[in-house]
Amino acid sequence: FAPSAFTHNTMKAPASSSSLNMALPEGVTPIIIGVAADSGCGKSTFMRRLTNIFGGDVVGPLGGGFGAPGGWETNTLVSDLTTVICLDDYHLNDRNGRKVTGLTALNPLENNFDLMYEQVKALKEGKTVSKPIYNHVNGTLDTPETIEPTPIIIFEGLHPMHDDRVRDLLDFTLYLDISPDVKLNWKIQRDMEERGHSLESIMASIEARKPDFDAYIDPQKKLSDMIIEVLPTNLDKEDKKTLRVRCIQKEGVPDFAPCYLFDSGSTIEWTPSPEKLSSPAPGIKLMSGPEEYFGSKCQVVEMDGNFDNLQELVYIESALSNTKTKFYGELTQAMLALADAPGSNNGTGLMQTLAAFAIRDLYEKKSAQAAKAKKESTTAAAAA
Ligand SMILES: Nc1ncnc2c1ncn2[C@@H]1O[C@H](COP(=O)(O)OP(=O)(O)OP(=O)(O)O)[C@@H](O)[C@H]1O
Ligand SMILES: O=C(CO)[C@H](O)[C@H](O)COP(=O)(O)O
Repeated sequence: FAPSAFTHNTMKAPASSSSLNMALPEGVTPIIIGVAADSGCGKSTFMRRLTNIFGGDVVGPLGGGFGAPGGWETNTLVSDLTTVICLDDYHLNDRNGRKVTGLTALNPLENNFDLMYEQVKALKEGKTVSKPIYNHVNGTLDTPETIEPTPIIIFEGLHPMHDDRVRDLLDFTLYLDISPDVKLNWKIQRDMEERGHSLESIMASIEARKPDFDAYIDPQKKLSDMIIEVLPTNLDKEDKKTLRVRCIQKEGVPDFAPCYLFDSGSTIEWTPSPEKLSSPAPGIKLMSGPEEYFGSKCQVVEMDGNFDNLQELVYIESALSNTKTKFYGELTQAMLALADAPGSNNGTGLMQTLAAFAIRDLYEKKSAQAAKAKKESTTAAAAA
């Protein structure tokens, strides 16, 4: 799991660039997924996990990224079935421009929703677009890159559900709801170790952004079809590292059936047998059941704690229903293939993998519906 393959780069995109991903197959309408979260909440990690599950061997930055022949700075991650587009690329101003306006990038006024809507709509119609690039290394808006539609297109970032026009184009929406304590741990881990920032600057950045986060980013979770909550563990109040992860799945979303433990409709708390699933202190506990989330009926699956041996996850998988896997053990196999990715020993990796299978299932259902409709219209035309 080579993070270096996905780090931000400094070269500029040529005006028209060849893309790594396959063109859209004839007659296939892309499904459009929205993933919302604040900075430092694990979106890129989630997208790498997701595209690796879909993407076969071809997973990487568009055009090969920095260092590849003709590679350039890009936030776009592609595989042979998916394109992941970072919504930071629709920032209206660059970093210096925001110093003039005094607004944070979380403020909708600093984002070009007209262009976002125009390009999401064009891609959903199977058209190619020339998308701007926001360069996180030097804070500039770089030469646009050519984006070709693929069967699955994921828009991840701060505001996928903010603009009604864009939201209406999304076939499925997710929100990564990371608790403040966990978000701070992750930002410290990344921004100090990987980006050399000071603790004071990280704390100041989170504080400065909080009013806009509360006003514009966080409210999107109420609009989402699936919310992955990442919280400190309930198993030991002194433990600040172990995570409790909840996958909140809305009922009634077209072509999406929530997954659950054991049987539908039950509320279950389960401490797996330590003989079958070894876990370090403070242990591990799962939960499943119906809940209400801001007035919507939902099904929740929760894992609190870590597991030691990823191979043993098949024991948990055997108790899950509606995972949308194609064979018993596929979920565990998908996580084993990314064993070095962050979250591979706790509920974050598990819930993100469940989300990936839900998206694949949605794509397959919508593709089958489109093929059936095309066949019926062809038959009707022939009969006329
Ligand atoms: N499930 C996880 N468990 C532990 N650490 C994680 C997890 N997911 C992400 N991280 C860590 O949190 C930090 C931020 O993750 P990532 O870069 O994926 O977030 P992001 O939302 O894409 O950030 P940004 O929007 O700022 O680019 C990284 O150091 C990453 O390794
Ligand atoms: O929220 C963010 C990423 O999701 C960034 O802060 C935003 O895109 C502005 O980038 P930078 O801080 O590098 O100028």
